[in-house]
Amino acid sequence: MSNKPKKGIPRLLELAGEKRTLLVWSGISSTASVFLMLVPYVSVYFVMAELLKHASDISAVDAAFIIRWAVWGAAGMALGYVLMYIGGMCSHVAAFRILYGIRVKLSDHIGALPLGYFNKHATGKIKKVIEHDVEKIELFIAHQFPDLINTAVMIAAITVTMFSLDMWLALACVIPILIGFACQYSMMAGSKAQAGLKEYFDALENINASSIQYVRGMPSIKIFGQTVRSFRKFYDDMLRYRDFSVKYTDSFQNGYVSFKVMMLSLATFVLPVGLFFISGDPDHMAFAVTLMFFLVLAPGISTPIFKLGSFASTLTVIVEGVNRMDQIFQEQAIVEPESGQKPSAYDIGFREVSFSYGGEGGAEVLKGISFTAPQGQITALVGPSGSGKSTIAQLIPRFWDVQKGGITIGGTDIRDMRSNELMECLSFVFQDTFLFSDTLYNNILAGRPTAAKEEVYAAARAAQCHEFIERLPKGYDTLIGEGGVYLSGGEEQRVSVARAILKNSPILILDEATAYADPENEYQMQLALRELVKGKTVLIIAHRLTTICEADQIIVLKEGQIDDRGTHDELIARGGLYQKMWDAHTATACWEMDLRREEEALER
Ligand SMILES: Nc1ncnc2c1ncn2[C@@H]1O[C@H](COP(=O)(O)OP(=O)(O)OP(=O)(O)O)[C@@H](O)[C@H]1O
Repeated sequence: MSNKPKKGIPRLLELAGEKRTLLVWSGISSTASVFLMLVPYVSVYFVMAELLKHASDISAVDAAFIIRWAVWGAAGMALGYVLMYIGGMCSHVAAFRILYGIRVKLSDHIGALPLGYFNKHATGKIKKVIEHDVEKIELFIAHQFPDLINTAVMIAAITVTMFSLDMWLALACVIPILIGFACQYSMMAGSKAQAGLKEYFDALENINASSIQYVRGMPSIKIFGQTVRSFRKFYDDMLRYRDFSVKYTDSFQNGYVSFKVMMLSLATFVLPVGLFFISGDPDHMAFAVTLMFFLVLAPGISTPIFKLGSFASTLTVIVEGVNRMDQIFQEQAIVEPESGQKPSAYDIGFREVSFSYGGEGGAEVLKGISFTAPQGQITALVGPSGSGKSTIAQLIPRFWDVQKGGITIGGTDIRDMRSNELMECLSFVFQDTFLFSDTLYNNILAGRPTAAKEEVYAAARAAQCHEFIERLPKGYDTLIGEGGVYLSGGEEQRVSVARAILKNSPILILDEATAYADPENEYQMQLALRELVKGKTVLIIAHRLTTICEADQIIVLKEGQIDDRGTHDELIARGGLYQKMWDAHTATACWEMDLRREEEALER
C-alpha cells in the first residue's frame, strides 16, 4: 500500500475521521431520494400508457391500476422529500462535527508549535485558515455534498436511460458534453490555474495580515497624518488582490464560454444525427418518439451539468483550503520527551550555543555562547541593539530550538523536559505586555489559576498595583481592553509583574521590563521587581544600565558573541565595551538632568 500523503477531498475525509459515517448516510439518503423522486414520472408514464391503450373505450380503463400508480407516485415523492431532508440533516450535523474536529485538531497542533512560529507567521494568516478556510468546508459538506450526490446520480441515471434507448443519439449528446468539460477542465485544472489559485489564496492571506496591521497601527497612521494610501503594505495588497482577481477571472473566460455554448446547444448535435438515422430505421414512428425524447431531455441534462461545473470550482477552493491547513499541520511541533526529566536545581546553563533564525546553514545571530546564570542570583545581559540579548532570553522557553550546543536548567537539557514542566519553572515579564480582554483579577490570576483571592491581592500589593486597581470604579472586576478600561504602559507592566509574582516560579526572565517607566513609574516598578526577584534565578535584559549595575553578573554581548563578563565594577575597571556603554548612558542621564534644570530655571 502506498503511504503517499492524501490531498484534496480524500485528505478532507481523512481529517473528518469517524464523522465520515454520517456523510455516508447523507450520501445514501440523497441517492435514494433521487430514485424516489423519479417514481412520479414513472407513474405518469404508466397512467398515460393505460389511458392511451383504452383511448377508444375509456370505460375499459382499469381504475384500480390508475389509483395504485397515483398513490405510488405521491408516496414516492413524499418519501423522496423525507429522505432528502434526512440527507440534509445528516450532512449538516456531519459538517458541524467535522468543523469542530478540524478546529480542535488545528488548535491543538498550533498549541504544540514552538512559540517562535507566531513571530514568523502573521496572525492574520493563521486566523484566515482557522476561520475562513475551515468555514468553506462547512458550506461544502452541509450544503453541496448532498446536492453533489443528487446531481451525479441524476446525470448517471439520465445517461443510462439515453444509452438504453439509442446509442447514436446518446453519443451525439454525450460527446459535446465531454468536449465542453474538457475545455473548462483545461482552464481550471491546468498547472497555470492551480498556481493562480495558490496566488489568489496568498493575496487573500496577505490582505488579512496587512489589514490587522493597519488597524493595529492606526494610532501611528493618524498621528503622522497618513491615509490608507500611505500605509503602503495594506494599499499594495489591496491593489494586488484587485488586479489579480480580475486577471484570474478573465483567464477562465474562453473555457467557460465554450463549455456553456456546448451545453446549451446539445439539440443542435442531436437533431442532425437523428435525421440521418431516421431514414434508415424501418420503424420511423418509434424512432421519431425516441428522437423527441432526446430533444426534450438534452436541455434537461444541462441543468445538473452546470451545477456539477459550479461544484468543480468550489472543490478547487476546498482543496486549496485543505492544503493551507496541511501546511500548518506539517509545521514541526515541539519534540516532547517520552518521560520528562525534572531539574534538581534552577541555574541556567548555555553551553556553546549557536543559533540562526533561518535554521541550519542560516546566518548565525548567536555564535558559541557559553555562560551560567547561577541559582538565586541576578544575571544581566547588555549589549548594543541587535547583539542577540532577546534571542538568548527567547531560547530558554524554547521559542526555537538551538542548532548547536545546548541549554540546561539545573543540569537538565531543556529538550529533555516536558514543555509544561519547563514553563512551570519560568516566568516572563516582556516589554510588550499582553493583557487578556478580561477582568484585572483574572488577568493576575492567569499566573496561577488555582490561587486564592488573598494570594491574588497580595501579589497585586507586592507589584505596586493594588492602589491604582482599588481606585478604579469596579476595582479588581474592571474589564480590560475592548469595552473596558485601558491601562498605561507602566501599569500594564506592573500587572504582568503581579502575574509573575503569583506564579512564583524559580526562574524569572525580564526583557526590557522597565521600558515604559517614567521616573514615578520606574520607582514603583523597581519596588515591584525587588519583591519579584527575591531568591530567584533572574536573567534580565535592560537598556538602562542603572537598573542592572547591582546585578551579580553582567554579560556583555557584541554581534552574537560574549564580549566580556563580570560585575559592574570589574567591567568598568577593564574599560571595554561596557564602560563605553556606561559613559554613554551616564552622559544621557546628565543631559536629561541639564534639560530639567533648564526647564526649572525657565519656570522660575
Ligand atoms: N524573528 C526573527 N527572525 C529573524 N531574525 C531575527 C528575528 N528576531 C531577531 N532577529 C535578528 O537577530 C539579531 C539579534 O536580535 P535580538 O532581538 O536578539 O537583539 P537584541 O540585542 O535583543 O536587540 P534590541 O536590544 O534592539 O532588542 C538581530 O540581527 C535581529 O535582526
